[in-house]
Amino acid sequence: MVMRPRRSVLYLPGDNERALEKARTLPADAIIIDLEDSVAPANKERARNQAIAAIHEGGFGSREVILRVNPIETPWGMVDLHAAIAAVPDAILIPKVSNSGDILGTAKVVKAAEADPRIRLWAMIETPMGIINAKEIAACGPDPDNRLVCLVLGTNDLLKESRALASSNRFAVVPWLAMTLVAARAYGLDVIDGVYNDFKDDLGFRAECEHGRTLGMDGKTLIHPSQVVPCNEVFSPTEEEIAWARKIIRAFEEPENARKGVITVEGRMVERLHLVMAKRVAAIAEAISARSKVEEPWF
Ligand SMILES: CC(C)(COP(=O)(O)OP(=O)(O)OC[C@H]1O[C@@H](n2cnc3c(N)ncnc32)[C@H](O)[C@@H]1OP(=O)(O)O)[C@@H](O)C(=O)NCCC(=O)NCCSC(=O)C[C@H](O)C(=O)O
Ligand SMILES: [Mg+2]
Repeated sequence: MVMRPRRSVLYLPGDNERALEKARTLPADAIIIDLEDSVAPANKERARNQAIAAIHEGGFGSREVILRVNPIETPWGMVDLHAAIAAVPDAILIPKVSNSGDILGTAKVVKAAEADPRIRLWAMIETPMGIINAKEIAACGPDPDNRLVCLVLGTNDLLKESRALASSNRFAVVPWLAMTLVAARAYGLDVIDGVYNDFKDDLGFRAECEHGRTLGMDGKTLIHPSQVVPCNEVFSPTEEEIAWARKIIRAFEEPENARKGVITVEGRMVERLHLVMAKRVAAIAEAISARSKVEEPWF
């Protein structure tokens, strides 16, 4: 099983040259170069040109590089999309996806442009309609023509649109996170939690990472370099989890357990569904460790 860790996914504004440079040195699993809400209208064109130049230049190592375009219906959306297709990032992130038509429409443009087959689509779930339609959006995933592999929560926009209040226990946000998460999992997609705006509040940030991990998120979107390392820590399997996973794998490899559906490991009932979970933990731990040992010593 080959895993792609998506623990830390760092946004940076496409018109911020220094941030683009710095992103090449940060231990984030992925970066999202933003052309949408963090870029003022007057800077949209400059941001696009700068982002495209940075993708062509490369130097991002094993980090996934994602370009967030403006919504298609804006004056910049279609130009962004064609520029993204030509630049071949790992993925194009579509903001404010409200229904499956938003994915199918984008996939149609991507197909008509005969885009590089490596380009994937990611979708932002950040409107009330996006939450209501999370299932039909995620259902676009299994068709390879749609290229959809990941959903990203936009909790700032959701709070804005719903008029709910942000709170440390994320009382208002949890149902949206859970609905998006089950929709993503039902169709085999990854799902990434929203951002934590108060980037100087280390404790609050860590607590929110732990909250997201408990809900089942694959990782968290970030806005500042200081958030990358703690986020990687929280979303990595712990030594204890890895050791337990390996015990389960070894136990099922014993000849006497080959035909058993359920066994006991250290006094606990373990079924084959736990073996599937254990293999996933082991695979993600291996992917993280391979990254830190071989490819990029800063991970
Ligand atoms: C939030 C910031 C505006 C803060 O910027 P600043 O005050 O410049 O931060 P620092 O001085 O502490 O920065 C220290 C150094 O780190 C670099 N830096 C800062 N941010 C980033 C970054 N995101 N990526 C890479 N590098 C970064 C600075 O250049 C400094 O470098 P150095 O010169 O070496 O000291 C800023 O952090 C920022 O712009 N963050 C990203 C904002 C963004 O992209 N927002 C869009 C996504 S959020 C969203 O919309 C989610 C969703 O859609 C929703 O609805 O919820
Ligand atoms: Mg948003």
